[in-house]
Amino acid sequence: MIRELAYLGVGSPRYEEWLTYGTTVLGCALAARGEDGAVRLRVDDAVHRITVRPGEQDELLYTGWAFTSEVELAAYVDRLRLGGIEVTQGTAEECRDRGVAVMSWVTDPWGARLEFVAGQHRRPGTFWPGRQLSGFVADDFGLGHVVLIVPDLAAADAFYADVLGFTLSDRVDEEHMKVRFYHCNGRHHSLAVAQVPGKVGFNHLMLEVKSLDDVGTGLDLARAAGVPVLRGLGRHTNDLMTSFYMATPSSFQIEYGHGGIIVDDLTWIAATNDRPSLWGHELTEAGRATPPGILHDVEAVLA
Ligand SMILES: Cc1ccc(O)c(O)c1CC[C@@H]1C(=O)CC[C@]2(C)C(=O)CC[C@@H]12
Ligand SMILES: [Fe+2]
Repeated sequence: MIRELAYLGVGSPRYEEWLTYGTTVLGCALAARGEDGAVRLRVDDAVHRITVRPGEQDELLYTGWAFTSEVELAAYVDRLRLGGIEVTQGTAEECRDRGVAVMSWVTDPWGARLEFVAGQHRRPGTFWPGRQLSGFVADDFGLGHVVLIVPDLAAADAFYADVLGFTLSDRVDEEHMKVRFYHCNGRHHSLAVAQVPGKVGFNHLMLEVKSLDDVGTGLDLARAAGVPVLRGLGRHTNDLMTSFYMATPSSFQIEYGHGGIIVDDLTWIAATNDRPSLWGHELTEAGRATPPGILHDVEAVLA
């Protein structure tokens, strides 16, 4: 089974801004640049977990999902193929680029690429944050979480839960906001899908830091750097995380938070929440003026 969100790759014309944004605001460390000039960021001892490549437009290129071993990965790929899913093996060059031993990939019903990997490269004891920061909650919990925008929540659930095996954590079911949250380790969610009829996209990447002061400092630094804050500080109903949302140079958002709960499959029951937050997370003026991430029309994507 999938065990963690290992990495994320996006393309963006403003990729070089991540050199300063990624370090001085987010507190990530820089890794060696990619062969194409890509900016690569670290949040723990993994060689890199965020890659922002040069590109004509802001685009989600891939998410990487790690297994405990290549044996587990091979068994999973066999099962997907038996179920009629097309799975492509990654090339040696792709594996080198991603910093993994092995990789296979699929696309979701709307073309988002998911890479399944084992043997991510690590350099124990070498992570130092890019600014004063107590650190990221990552390692075996993975990079954080990603929230995808899908046109049809039921179809997304059929793919992500029934086919890929993500475990439902809970749902937010409101008239204007329908979201499903999934886990693959103790982190409350590593993936969520939010329904926006007619649209496909990538809303945010969540990074969890080790102290509430890191979140507050991040908020100060974002404001000082002129980074638009899109939703103010708040606390989520489901994972109890205290966080805020900010813009990035690349259209998607970063949720920057602390204090998310850890779920245990032996006792966890998937509930439905009728609101997203206990308090806060108020949309700012900048948030109202900003589209919710990298968005495409579903007709254009499937054409
Ligand atoms: C509700 C919730 C729980 C846990 C999270 O980590 C989390 O990001 C969210 C927020 C989901 C978020 C929202 O509340 C407003 C509408 C949003 C922005 C979307 O359009 C996609 C994600 C949605
Ligand atoms: Fe989130």
